[in-house]
Amino acid sequence: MENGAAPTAKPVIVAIDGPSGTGKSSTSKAVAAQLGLSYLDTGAQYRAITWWMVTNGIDLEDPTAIAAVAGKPEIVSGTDPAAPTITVDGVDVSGPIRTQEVTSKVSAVSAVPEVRTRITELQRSLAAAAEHGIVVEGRDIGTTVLPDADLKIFLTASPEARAARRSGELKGADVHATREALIKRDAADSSRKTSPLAKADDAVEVDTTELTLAQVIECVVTLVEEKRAGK
Ligand SMILES: Nc1ncnc2c1ncn2[C@@H]1O[C@H](COP(=O)(O)OP(=O)(O)O)[C@@H](O)[C@H]1O
Ligand SMILES: Nc1ccn([C@@H]2O[C@H](COP(=O)(O)OP(=O)(O)O)[C@@H](O)[C@H]2O)c(=O)n1
Repeated sequence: MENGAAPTAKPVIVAIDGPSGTGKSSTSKAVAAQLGLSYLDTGAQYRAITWWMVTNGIDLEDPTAIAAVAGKPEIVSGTDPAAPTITVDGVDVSGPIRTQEVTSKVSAVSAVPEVRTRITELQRSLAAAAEHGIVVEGRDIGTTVLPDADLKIFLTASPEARAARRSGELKGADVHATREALIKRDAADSSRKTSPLAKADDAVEVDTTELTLAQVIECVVTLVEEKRAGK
């Protein structure tokens, strides 16, 4: 190699999908940080468009009303895994998109095809722009958004483990109610017509129920390194 320059690795695209509370965000952020890749939380984008619809009084029972305004809000995601950001029309919405209200309404908004087309375009352009590659997490990344990803992971965990993790985050939340809400959202996300939550045929499934977060991160980092080494 000339001048001792480091070899330039081809950008690597990693898709991580799975239901809520399986560890997608924590794992993806850590893997991206460890490997010097960008990071995209696609759930945050669907939450952001939902927040905008709620704030603007759109009737979320009416898919036609949602479709009519799907192109209006400008959603911008910052892809640094150390400090991911999300804005809508220039407003930082990283806090407001995590409210109970947005969480309970996001599945209805994300089921609308016009919303998905819009957000999928954003996701593909962010992935294409990532200089060293990107870890993208969501529900349909391996199946629809980036079907040619270099590595696809599908994370799972028992509903009990997922509810315990989520209610640990939401201080004081009842585990039973959290479990019911998770199951309801997964069912809506898995049964919608357009681009449902699904494991791609070529995804590696990792059941995280009995694994620590550190073990899941190590497992995914190893899989990415093996891919890069052409194994
Ligand atoms: N393997 C694991 N064991 C224990 N807790 C975990 C594990 N993976 C993630 N968590 C925790 O569970 C919560 C939900 O994880 P998160 O990454 O947000 O899941 P998702 O993005 O799939 O909804 C977080 O508080 C996270 O720290
Ligand atoms: N690629 C994606 C990502 C999220 N979503 C939607 O966005 C919602 C919120 O995603 P999220 O990843 O923030 O959810 P949590 O698992 O973090 O609670 C999901 O319940 C889906 O309705 C989607 O439809 N497609």
